[in-house]
Amino acid sequence: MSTGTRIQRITITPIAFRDPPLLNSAGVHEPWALRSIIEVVTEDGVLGLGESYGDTGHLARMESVLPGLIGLDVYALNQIHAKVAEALGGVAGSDKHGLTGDFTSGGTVDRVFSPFEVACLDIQGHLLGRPVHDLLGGKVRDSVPYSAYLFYKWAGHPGAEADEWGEAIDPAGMVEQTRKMVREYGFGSIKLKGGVFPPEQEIAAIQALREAFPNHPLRIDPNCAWSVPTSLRVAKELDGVLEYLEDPTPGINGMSEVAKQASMPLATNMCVVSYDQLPEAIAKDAVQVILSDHHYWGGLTRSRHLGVICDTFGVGLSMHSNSHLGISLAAMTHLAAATPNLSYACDTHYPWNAQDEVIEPGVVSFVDGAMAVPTTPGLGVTLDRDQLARLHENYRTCGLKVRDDTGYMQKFQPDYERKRPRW
Ligand SMILES: O=C([O-])C(=O)C[C@H](O)[C@@H](O)C(=O)[O-]
Ligand SMILES: [Mg+2]
Repeated sequence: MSTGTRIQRITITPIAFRDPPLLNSAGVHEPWALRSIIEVVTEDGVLGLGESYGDTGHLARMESVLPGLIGLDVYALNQIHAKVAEALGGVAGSDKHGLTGDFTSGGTVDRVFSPFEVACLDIQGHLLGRPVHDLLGGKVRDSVPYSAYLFYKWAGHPGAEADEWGEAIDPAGMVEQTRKMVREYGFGSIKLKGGVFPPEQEIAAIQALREAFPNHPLRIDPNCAWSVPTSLRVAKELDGVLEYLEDPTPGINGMSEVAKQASMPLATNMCVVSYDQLPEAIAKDAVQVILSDHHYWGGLTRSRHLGVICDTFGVGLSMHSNSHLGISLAAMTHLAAATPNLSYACDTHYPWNAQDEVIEPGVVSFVDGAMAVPTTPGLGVTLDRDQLARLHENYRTCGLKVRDDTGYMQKFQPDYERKRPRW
């Protein structure tokens, strides 16, 4: 084996990019979203890229595994995973917002391993002259459909001017937001981030969307804001309207109770977010669609395995997204292209953050709501170093180190409490 394929250097650069005041069941997005860009360089000087979360705890966990990764071969993904697990020593991480469920120790390993794996696959692709999807079994589609990801939102951050999206706090505002997103990106499916207003108002928003967009599949995701009885009431009212209902209520047992009576499939990126949660969820038929996300399912190769597990047990597969930039979007697109049973349009926050892209233009574009699968070697993206420096400077000066949607909401509504369920 050529020694030139061993890892010589890894750099983790925390960044911050602008984020609108998007509302969710935890509070409201702060003016800056935190993220990190991972660069892995081999002894032969080949560069691979990854993108991950930017909270302090996650950054520290990623930094803590670096010494064990230097000198490993970029093809030795199993060894890299084992080294990450060894360095983390069974710790289970956490985050403040809880929007992607509780971390297990296995899930923590997968979250830390993920960006290094993506960067190693990027390098492998460059070395072999093949796109990453070829390393995942080959693409089964040439473009990957994404869904419009709607948020209730304020017109602008308090004290700042309104942003280009304006306010959306009622059904009319939501329809207007959707029209803009569908006009600009061509999305053919729609997801509403709910859990913000009482369920009746969110049911009315879905009904207004159904009327305005009669042919678009619809989903709503209240991030566990509803009790089991409330979830069942909403499910009944939206019978025949939703393609799936995402995380109406907390926990595998609660979801299982709702699933027994709801007419539509239940989806999750909260109660099943790591492999050790799959057996119980499948045994209890708690979820019918799992939202994969390579950032916490252990990178692209392991997420492909998740696809096979879902296929085996007859569980549907969709894809989740947090605030992200183009390296993640490219990785998501390669994965989705090489996952035959990914049969729903994937989530993406991209329209909310596209203005602060960290890669050079040309790769990311949406035609009819879908992104063309990159065909050049590796992920097919090139880092814009000037932009990376700007986004890192944002990180240094923005004053945020941890995503805290609840704390930010409390600045404006001091009596705000995060409750799951709330209704
Ligand atoms: O599908 C989801 O639950 C998410 O995308 C979680 C996210 O963190 C989203 O709710 C957000 O950013 O507000
Ligand atoms: Mg969700």
